[in-house]
Amino acid sequence: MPDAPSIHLENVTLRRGGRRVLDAVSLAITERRVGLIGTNGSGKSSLVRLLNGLLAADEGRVTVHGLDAKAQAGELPGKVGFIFQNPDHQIIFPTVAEEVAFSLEQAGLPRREAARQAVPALARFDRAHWAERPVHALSEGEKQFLCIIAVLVMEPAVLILDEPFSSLDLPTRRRLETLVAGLPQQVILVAHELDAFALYERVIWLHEGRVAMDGPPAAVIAAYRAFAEGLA
Ligand SMILES: Nc1ncnc2c1ncn2[C@@H]1O[C@H](COP(=O)(O)OP(=O)(O)OP(=O)(O)O)[C@@H](O)[C@H]1O
Repeated sequence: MPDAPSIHLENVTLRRGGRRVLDAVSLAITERRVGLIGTNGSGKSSLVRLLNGLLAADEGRVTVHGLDAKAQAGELPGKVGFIFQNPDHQIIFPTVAEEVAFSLEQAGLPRREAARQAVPALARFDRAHWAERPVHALSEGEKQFLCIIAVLVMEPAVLILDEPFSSLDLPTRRRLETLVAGLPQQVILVAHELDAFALYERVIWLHEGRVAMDGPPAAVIAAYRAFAEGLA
C-alpha cells in the first residue's frame, strides 16, 4: 500500500531565468486527488518539478511523503512517478518490453529478471500483446499509456501528470482518466481540460507564481472560468 499522501511546501520561492516563478508558496497536500490549474506560465510545471527533484527551490522547503526534496533528492524518483505532456520525452527504448524492463530495473530488479518480468507487468494492464511492438509505431495515446505503465510498474507513492492529455482524442483521454481514477497512488494532475477534475478532492489555482484559490473543484473552477472569460 502506498504511504499516507503528504506533500508540503513551506514558503517556497523559485527563480527561473532571473524571474520569480513561484513566490513564497505554502501548501499542505494530503488529499489523494489534487488538480493544479492556471494560465500559461503561471508556474504549474515549475511547482510539480519541485516534487520530483527536477527543480530545487531557491527558498523554503519541500517535503514529499517524508522526503526532503533537497537533502534526499536522489530518493525522490523512486517515490514520485512523473508523466510529461510529450511521451517522446520520456520513452528511451525501441520496443515496449524494453521500456518496461528498464523501469523494472530502475525499481531495483536485476537486469535479466527485469527483462523476464516485462511481459507479466504489461499483462497487468492488458497490454502483453504490445511487448514486441516498436514504440515509434504506437499512437500518441498508446505512447502515453505506455509511459503511465512504465511509471506505475515502479510502484511510486505519488503520480504527477503534467498536461498528459493535450494531444489525446476524447475517448483515449477518458480511458486514461479512468485508469488514473482507479489508482491507489496520490495523484497530482496539471491540466487545462477543466472537466478532468470533476471527481478530484481539491483544485489549486496558481496565478503568477502564487496560489490564487484553493479548494473544492466546483468552486475553484467556476472562479477560474470567470477570470479566464474576463481575459478573453
Ligand atoms: N527552462 C526555463 N528557463 C527559464 N524560465 C522558464 C523555464 N521554463 C519556464 N520558465 C518560466 O517560468 C514561468 C512558469 O513556467 P511554467 O512552465 O511553470 O508555467 P505553467 O503554468 O506550467 O505554464 P503552461 O500552462 O504554459 O505549461 C514562466 O514565466 C516561464 O517563462
